[in-house]
Amino acid sequence: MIELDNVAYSYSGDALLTDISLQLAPGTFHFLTGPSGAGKTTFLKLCYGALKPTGGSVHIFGDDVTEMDRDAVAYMRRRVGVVHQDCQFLDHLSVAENVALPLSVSGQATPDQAENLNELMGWVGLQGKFDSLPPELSGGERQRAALARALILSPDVILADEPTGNVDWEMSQRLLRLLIELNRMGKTVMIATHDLGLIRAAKAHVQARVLRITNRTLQTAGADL
Ligand SMILES: Nc1ncnc2c1ncn2[C@@H]1O[C@H](COP(=O)(O)OP(=O)(O)OP(=O)(O)O)[C@@H](O)[C@H]1O
Repeated sequence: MIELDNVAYSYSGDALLTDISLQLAPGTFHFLTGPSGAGKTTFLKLCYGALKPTGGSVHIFGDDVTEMDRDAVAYMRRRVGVVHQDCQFLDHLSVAENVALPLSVSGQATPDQAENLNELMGWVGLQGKFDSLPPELSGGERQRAALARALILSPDVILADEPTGNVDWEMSQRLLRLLIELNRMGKTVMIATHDLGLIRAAKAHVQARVLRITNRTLQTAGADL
């Protein structure tokens, strides 16, 4: 689905990531960890084509990201749902409008989507927050709304950047359960997180590969994690 071959990335000449090769196969579950500033967000951006590699190649659903035209990028983005670290809501729109935004942006808004939106809002436990504004949500509610927005176009892959940042343990477990459920539905999931407790908790329920960015490259973390 997503394939990185010998990828390097630098923002301004200094290498941040080097020698990264990885295949994200359908239905797999990955964690991505590493110290703050190691390049986890950068890595995720490379996986959904928001950044182009400065070395090596990235293929998403078989297409080389450096050769995709605008239509190919738009199609690819519909199949990859991203939960951003800072949620990135439009504060003047309601929670439901924010969650539904990718539908209108992608030109896929249809009357029967309202039913899907209802179902999705219920699934993440936000059925009572349809008309709330984002600043009125708690941290956990924001994270669940961000997850719902990433899912509204039924992507095949979900890339989640610190989806449990700023929430308590119980809420992080609830979010984790949602992501595990999505994986059981066949979706490929990658979660970037600092939270080693979350990774340990997940391993009891899902076969997850744990990757760590160390010394600018990607390594498989030991079983002791
Ligand atoms: N647009 C940018 N321009 C220049 N440098 C950047 C840019 N974005 C990120 N960086 C730098 O790249 C490095 C890696 O950032 P990144 O956000 O990928 O790390 P991270 O592992 O996700 O960090 P954290 O865990 O703190 O979120 C940091 O030193 C950051 O300052």
